[in-house]
Amino acid sequence: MTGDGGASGDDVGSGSGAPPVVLKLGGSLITEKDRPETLDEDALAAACDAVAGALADGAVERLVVVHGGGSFGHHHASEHGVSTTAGTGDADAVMDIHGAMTELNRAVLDRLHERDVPAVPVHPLSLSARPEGPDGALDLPLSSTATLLGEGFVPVLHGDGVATTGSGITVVSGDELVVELAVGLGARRVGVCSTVPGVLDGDGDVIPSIDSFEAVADALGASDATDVSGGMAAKVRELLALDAPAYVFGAAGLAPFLRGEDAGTRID
Ligand SMILES: Nc1ncnc2c1ncn2[C@@H]1O[C@H](COP(=O)(O)OP(=O)(O)OP(=O)(O)O)[C@@H](O)[C@H]1O
Ligand SMILES: C=C(C)CCOP(=O)(O)O
Repeated sequence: MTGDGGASGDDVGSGSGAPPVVLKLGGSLITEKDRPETLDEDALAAACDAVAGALADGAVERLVVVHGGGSFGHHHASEHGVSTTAGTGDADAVMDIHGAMTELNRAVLDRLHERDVPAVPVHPLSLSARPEGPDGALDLPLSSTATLLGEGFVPVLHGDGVATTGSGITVVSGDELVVELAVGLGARRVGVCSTVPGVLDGDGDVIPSIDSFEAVADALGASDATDVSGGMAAKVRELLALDAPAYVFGAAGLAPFLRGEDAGTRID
């Protein structure tokens, strides 16, 4: 399923060329989520192989990558009592959370560079804000990401801290960033690659497609591991807000998704 139309919203475009694909590499995929600051090297390498292959053979022309926090961001955020709604005014706490995320970002960039992917970092802490407080909308200026795309780079964003009026710094999840990017850049397709093969029903089977939160709410939970941003329930809620088709899939679904095929659970 390709070319299913872009998302609506304050579309800043992505320079000249095809609408981008937005891909999130879940923190639970690329790290060992139960062991603080530990990469899952094999899973990260396999994901980077799939990304490099899709760019090299032209299956994907323009790509924005977002990665989650896994055992880097969530561990530190949880220790400091910081979440998407609870903030901190302590600069040391911010540096613990942001520092761990930039370390993970560097590891992702390194693995992509080893495969000749022209990946460059975009750090949300330096760009974005929640001007109306923790319950308000996220402001994520996209001109740097759009321009990087237009210049042939693969921008790599990540869950991070975000300046939040009245609360200091709260957490912005990679899932929120995916939605902002997809809407603002007019994404063609959105993929969220995690450890599960899709969104699972009460029997543990993959739900092929979801078009309403209520229909699946009973099956949706938080994450199995330390997670300050809401796990699968928050993910589905965010992705339902998109016009572009979104897919939740596991490692085995990544290459098919990048080839333009259906993978895991389709959310639209
Ligand atoms: N119905 C469900 N189907 C699939 N996974 C579910 C469901 N309910 C809860 N989960 C949990 O959601 C997790 C995936 O969400 P999680 O936020 O941990 O993934 P991630 O995005 O890869 O990680 P991160 O938030 O670190 O980026 C699964 O590992 C599982 O524990
Ligand atoms: C915990 C931090 C800093 C990032 C959370 O991003 P997510 O793993 O995509 O939810």
